[in-house]
Formats: sequence, C-alpha cells, structure tokens
Amino acid sequence: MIATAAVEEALLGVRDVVTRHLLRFATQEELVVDWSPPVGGDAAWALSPVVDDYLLTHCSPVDEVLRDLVVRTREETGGAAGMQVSHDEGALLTMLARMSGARLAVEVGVFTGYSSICIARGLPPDGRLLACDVSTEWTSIARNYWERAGVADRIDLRIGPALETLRALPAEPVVGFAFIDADKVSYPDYYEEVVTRLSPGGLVVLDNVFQGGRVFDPAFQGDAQVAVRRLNDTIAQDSRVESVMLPVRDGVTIARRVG
Ligand SMILES: C[S@@+](CC[C@H](N)C(=O)[O-])C[C@H]1O[C@@H](n2cnc3c(N)ncnc32)[C@H](O)[C@@H]1O
Repeated sequence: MIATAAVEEALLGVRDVVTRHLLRFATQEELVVDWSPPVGGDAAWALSPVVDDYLLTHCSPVDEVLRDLVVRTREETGGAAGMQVSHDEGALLTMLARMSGARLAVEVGVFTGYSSICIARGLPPDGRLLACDVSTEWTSIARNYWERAGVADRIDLRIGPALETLRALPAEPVVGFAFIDADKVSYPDYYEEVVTRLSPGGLVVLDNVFQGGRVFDPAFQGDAQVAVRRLNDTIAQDSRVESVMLPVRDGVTIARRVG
C-alpha cells in the first residue's frame, strides 16, 4: 500500500488508522508493519557519491572527445547540461549497441551528441544511426564532436519532432537498436513506433524511467510522470518484448524484441 498526504501530520494520522486496522483484522499472531518516509524528487537517487565515484573509475575510461564534449556542453548550455547521459550510461549504450549487432540504430533525443557518439561507436563500420532532435542549436555542437569522434559519417541527423520522423520510417522491422531520451510525455508513442520496427532480438533502451523518483509516488501526477509510469507498466506486460529495469542513474529500461 502507498499512502500519501500533503503534510506529515496527516500521514501520521493515516499510519495510526491503518496500523489499528491491521492489528485488529490480521490473523497472524505477530504483525510487523514497516513505514518508509515519502519518496520523491532527488530523494530516490540510487547511488551514494562514494559508489558513484567508484563505478565511474571502474568502467572503460572516457576518451578525450567525450571529456571535451562534457566541458563544452556545460559551458554552452548551462543547467541543461544535466540532460547529458553520464559516462557509465554511455559505456552501457556502446556495449548494448555492439551486442545487439544492429546495422540500423535510432536515437530519440540527441542534445549535444554524447549518447549518439556512444551508440555510433557500438555499430559496425557500415552501420547507421538515425538521430532525432528538434534543436538545431544543441545539435550543431553535436556535429562538431561527431566529426572529432570519427563517427559523423554513420549519423543521419533529422531535425523535427521525433514522432513525425519515426512515423515516416518504413513499417518493416529493421531497427536493431534504439535509445529513447527526449520529451517524457511522448515516451509511450516513441516506444510504440520503435517497438513495431525492432528486428527480432533488437533492443530498445529508455532513459529516465524513474523520473527522479516521482514514478514511485502517486502524489506526482504531472503529464511526464503519468506518461512514464503508464509506459513502465505497459512494457512490463508487453509480450512482444522481454525487459529489465535497472537502477542506472535515473532508471534505465532495456527491452528486447522476442519475435
Ligand atoms: C535529455 S536530452 C537528450 C540527451 C542526450 N541523449 C545526451 O546524452 O546528450 C533531450 C533532447 O530531446 C530533444 N527533444 C525534446 N522534444 C523533442 C521532440 N518532440 N522531438 C525530438 N527531440 C526532442 C531536446 O531538444 C533535447 O535535446
């Protein structure tokens, strides 16, 4: 059961009533009731700084291009820089893209191109990444770093609403790998357009499925939280895929097309 209340005092009242009912109606001789404080916002960040630091220094090292891109993104986009995937998540994307054997990959949400580089590096030399974003400003930074990373010839940037770009793709299951990391309200639509085009064994990876911990707490009913919560439920029940949700950063779901 999840109980929420606007003020802590009201929550304590709920807790008293529920505890009394449980004690009255429970058949067990002994009843243990655990209470946790409300979880929301940054409270749900999965890692302590110590673990974070340790794991960042224990995956394949970041190269100079990505390191420079992190600095440039911080300088030029200010607070928006937090949207960039972290080094460990980038390494995970490269590994998953490579393991999928994809020749055609799709990315929804490019920003300044960090995750695009990570995905493109996991593709074979003749592989293609269709990269979707609405921002010419942010993706102009991306283009520079794709050149420096030596993957520009593998990336086909499409500027425009990603849903239109995806819907214009042929309906055949030719996508071997997809990464979804754009506006959260459209996540269910992005997933649907991508999953129908995934080849058997193809992977779709979704970022921010925890929504900063807000998906766990029904008190958060913003459009983004409702959409992502609904999609998380859908994927868990979707017989077209097998899936796993991992506590990597803000939550990452990996779904693999089974047929
Ligand atoms: C979280 S950022 C992507 C971060 C990127 N994956 C990285 O690692 O640097 C989200 C991006 O989605 C883009 N975006 C937002 N709405 C969009 C839409 N309707 N279609 C395509 N891109 C969109 C934004 O312009 C932004 O660059």
